[in-house]
Amino acid sequence: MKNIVLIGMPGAGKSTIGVILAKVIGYNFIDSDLLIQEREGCLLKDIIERDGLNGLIAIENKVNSEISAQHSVIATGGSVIYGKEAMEHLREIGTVVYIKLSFETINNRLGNIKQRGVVFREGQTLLSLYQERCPLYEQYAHIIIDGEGLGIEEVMEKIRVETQENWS
Ligand SMILES: Nc1ncnc2c1ncn2[C@@H]1O[C@H](COP(=O)(O)OP(=O)(O)O)[C@@H](O)[C@H]1O
Ligand SMILES: O=C(O)C1=C[C@@H](OP(=O)(O)O)[C@@H](O)[C@H](O)C1
Ligand SMILES: [Mg+2]
Repeated sequence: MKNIVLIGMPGAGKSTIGVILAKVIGYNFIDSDLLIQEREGCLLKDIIERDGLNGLIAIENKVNSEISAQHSVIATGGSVIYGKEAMEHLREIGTVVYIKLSFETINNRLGNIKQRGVVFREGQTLLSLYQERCPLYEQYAHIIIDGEGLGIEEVMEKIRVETQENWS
């Protein structure tokens, strides 16, 4: 057990920080997005084209629900919080950490959103997506880390310290 599960908006740094954190604490690293791409044999954006947004959410829910891991940092995709089964499972197998950032920071970080295949509905803006998701990230998090104004190493260290305090 003792996994660390990172959640948050796209661009929050889940994948970047997750792999560094795993190295520092001697854990394995899993990126849910890569599991999905491997399982489906195509890119996330191609899954959206093929199956639509709800299709991607369903696949994401299933893949995350089936993760079996120990001593791993798991970087999820930003839309994982739409999958109830996935979130219940992830909360059972690990400590769920929400990397929280302001809308302004997320907006600045996200360059080409379409290339990443973010789960956007017709007419939705990044702001409305942010407002819709923040309560869900908060609802599912065991720990909320405020990453505002912090560099990659600083956020990583905050997660390391707070998860260890949580376990002791
Ligand atoms: N604390 C940070 N400060 C500045 N840039 C960051 C920070 N964390 C991540 N980034 C950058 O933001 C971008 C998105 O990071 P990524 O790990 O892909 O986010 P996510 O997996 O949450 O979508 C990358 O270019 C990454 O280098
Ligand atoms: O937030 C989203 O809608 C998504 C974020 C992506 O992952 P990152 O959060 O790692 O960018 C990926 O899971 C998928 O394309 C959908
Ligand atoms: Mg990522």
